[in-house]
Amino acid sequence: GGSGGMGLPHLGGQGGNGGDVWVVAAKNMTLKRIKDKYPQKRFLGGVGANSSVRALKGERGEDKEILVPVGVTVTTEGGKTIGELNIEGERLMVARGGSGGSLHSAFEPSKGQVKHLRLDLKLIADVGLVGFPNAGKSSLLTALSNAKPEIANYAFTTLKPEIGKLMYKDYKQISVADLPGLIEGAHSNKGMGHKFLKHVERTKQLLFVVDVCGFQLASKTAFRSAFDAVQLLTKELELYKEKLVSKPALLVVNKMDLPDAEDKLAELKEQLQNPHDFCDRLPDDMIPNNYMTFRRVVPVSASTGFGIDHLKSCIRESLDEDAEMANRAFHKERLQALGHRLHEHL
Ligand SMILES: Nc1nc2c(ncn2[C@@H]2O[C@H](COP(=O)(O)OP(=O)(O)OP(=O)(O)O)[C@@H](O)[C@H]2O)c(=O)[nH]1
Ligand SMILES: [Mg+2]
Repeated sequence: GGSGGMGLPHLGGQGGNGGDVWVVAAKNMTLKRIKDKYPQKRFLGGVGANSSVRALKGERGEDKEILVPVGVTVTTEGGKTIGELNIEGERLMVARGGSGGSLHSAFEPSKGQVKHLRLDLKLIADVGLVGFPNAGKSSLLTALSNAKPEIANYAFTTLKPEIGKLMYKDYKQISVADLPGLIEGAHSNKGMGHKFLKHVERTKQLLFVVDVCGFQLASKTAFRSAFDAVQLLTKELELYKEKLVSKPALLVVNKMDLPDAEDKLAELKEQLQNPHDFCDRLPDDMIPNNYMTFRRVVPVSASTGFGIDHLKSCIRESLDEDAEMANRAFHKERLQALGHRLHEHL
């Protein structure tokens, strides 16, 4: 915590106030880095300084800053929101330093505030669309929701995340983020690179979107199949952060209105059964260590609307499934804690 203002012993007057504790949104911070950076875990408001007899004012204690990632919500232990930090450099005062000694306090300084805080990194959306440029992510979001993202027949139409809301008959809403197209080398910050992958981190689940006919990154590069697209996307996520690959995911196979789509879909499904046997067309360093497992493979056409309602239900089911699991885990923990306490009483 902030150190107390320097008092002037023997002289008197007003002691300086202790420093305050601030939470500050900073670039390049992650929740994980907070633990490394502040191993002490406790931040106290500074203690006020002693007073002195003459009307001299002690210096104010230095403020303390806890750096956190942009997008953090600060709450009390009880769950009351203290504030949100949404822009780099935004600051939130979380604990006041004590006030210095003065005539009113019989020259006794007071201690700084002690607060227990929770930091939660906000999700940008429940589901994030992941795919190469032109796979039809934005078209899909338009077909699924009320969002109106820009759609065009050129790569990198989408430059920043656009959130669409899926509405359900029982008023449940699910937010889906349309993200910029991923490219080979995104993990090393090519294209939209890290900016994009950072957003992927902040969704509960992933929706891989591939063009059933495959894709071509640029006119001079090889034409790749939908299966290759899945593996390359997986590899990019993996290279950025291994953990991303373990997020629950659905695979959307788009553009089912194109010729031969059914055959290509059948081929893709077969390849996904034994991915290892079909990775030989990929450069070695582009084969993922772990293959993505999809809860569902859903064929759709964003253009004609084919499969869109079904996809909407699949997304809902998948999220409900996780919510149910989290709920059960929470109750189990509560029951166990209760059991322990009972045990202590007996
Ligand atoms: N035939 C067909 N074309 C589609 C379908 N969905 C999208 N497209 C076309 O594919 C092109 C790319 O669509 P977008 O939705 O902009 O693709 P995106 O994945 O958002 O692309 P980026 O934002 O550049 O990453 C557009 O010309 C769409 O009209 C589909 O289901 N069938
Ligand atoms: Mg787009």
